[in-house]
Amino acid sequence: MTIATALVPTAPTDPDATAVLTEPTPGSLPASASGQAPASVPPAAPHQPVWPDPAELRDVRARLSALPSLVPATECELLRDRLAAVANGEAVVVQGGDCAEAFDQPVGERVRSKADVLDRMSETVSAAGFPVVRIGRLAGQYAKPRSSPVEIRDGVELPAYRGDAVNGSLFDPRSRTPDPRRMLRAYRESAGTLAGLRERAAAGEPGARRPAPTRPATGLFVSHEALLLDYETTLVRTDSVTGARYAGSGHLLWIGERTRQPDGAHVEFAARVRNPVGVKLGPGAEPDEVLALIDRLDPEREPGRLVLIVRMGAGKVRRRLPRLVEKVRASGAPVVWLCDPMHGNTVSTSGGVKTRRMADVLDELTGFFEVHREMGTHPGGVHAELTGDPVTECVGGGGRLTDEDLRHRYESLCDPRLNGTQSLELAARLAELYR
Ligand SMILES: O=C[C@H](O)[C@H](O)COP(=O)(O)O
Ligand SMILES: C=C(OP(=O)(O)O)C(=O)O
Ligand SMILES: [Mn+2]
Repeated sequence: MTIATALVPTAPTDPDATAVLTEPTPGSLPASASGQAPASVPPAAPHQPVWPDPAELRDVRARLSALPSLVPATECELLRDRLAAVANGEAVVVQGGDCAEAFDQPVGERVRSKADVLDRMSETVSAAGFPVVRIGRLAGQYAKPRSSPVEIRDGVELPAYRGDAVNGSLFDPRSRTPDPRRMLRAYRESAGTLAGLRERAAAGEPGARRPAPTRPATGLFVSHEALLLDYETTLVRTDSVTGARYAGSGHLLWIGERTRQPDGAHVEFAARVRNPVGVKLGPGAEPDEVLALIDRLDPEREPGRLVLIVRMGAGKVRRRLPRLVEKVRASGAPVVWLCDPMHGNTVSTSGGVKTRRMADVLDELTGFFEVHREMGTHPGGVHAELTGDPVTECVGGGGRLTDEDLRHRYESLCDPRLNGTQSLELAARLAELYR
């Protein structure tokens, strides 16, 4: 498929564009007393902020609509090609990065702390004989679904932190009030990260100076959760030659466990763009639901389009995954199966700190492989929350971090990440499983 490099803003009058999100937009729904959009106003997309000022939201959306796509369509197509190889069992994915990226982290640091460890993990895995597709949770991972819309500290209740594109992590009323201008900053920060990645790729890899058919100019592909629909829908662009529509905010977008309703607004959004898309599947996912998602998101059954990211927990994956794999295999859908060994293994310490135990992480990965080996399907790789920095957020592993250590360097704005050592251990286990 030939794709022009020019992506043009999707005209606001494009009926297709407005069909994704008809007015009022989810974020501009009137707030109820609880701060949540009232259930009676359809179509309510779940996990959207209630922006206090609809006029400001409109202004921000108009500004975002006029900005260029952050990623070229050619690279989205390249990623589809690479993922098609994964779907065919000829390559594997290493995807990782922060649970929630921080605006304040300097570009150089965010690039180094993620790209270096993803490179090292990929080298480890490729030694097992598979080409590796590297994908960062990077350059746009700025919106978070939360278990509770509010957070209470010492009797004080404030809106929960929903990612830097929505509000601030600082526990104070001003910071926690959703501010749509943060979406413009999310765009700029993502553009900065992408520029940093391109610079790193050009400087570090002689190959990157030649036409490199297997890599984007950024060296690795970027991805994030397509959660914040006011941001995502305004960055959809139409390819001037093919007329195809692409999400301009990242190469691959995924839909989270909490927003993957087959008839919901997030799936509707993803169904209308050509980027490769992922869907998280928790332990409650039913086979028919997964088939419905495949019908919505990959009706043409194109290898490289759809990635299913399984996050069931070490204790459940061996029991809950086989029936999904069996049904999907029987349907003939050429999906990529990835293992997210983090989100089903979150636990609280006795001191109330969110963590994950390395033993559970490795066990879920192993269980994921056992199921695929049993079914004769290809375990397509891993999706993890991680950083190369020596943080102390997850426990166990070779460094033998304990609950006690969590107070030393716990920097995540949301979920606990593997540190550099733990990430390489995960890669080593992955390589071992592929051998
Ligand atoms: O990253 C995933 C979710 O946003 C996160 O696990 C929610 O965390 P919470 O349960 O603290 O809200
Ligand atoms: C929100 C996330 O995960 P899930 O949707 O699987 O809970 C995430 O990946 O940060
Ligand atoms: Mn997370």
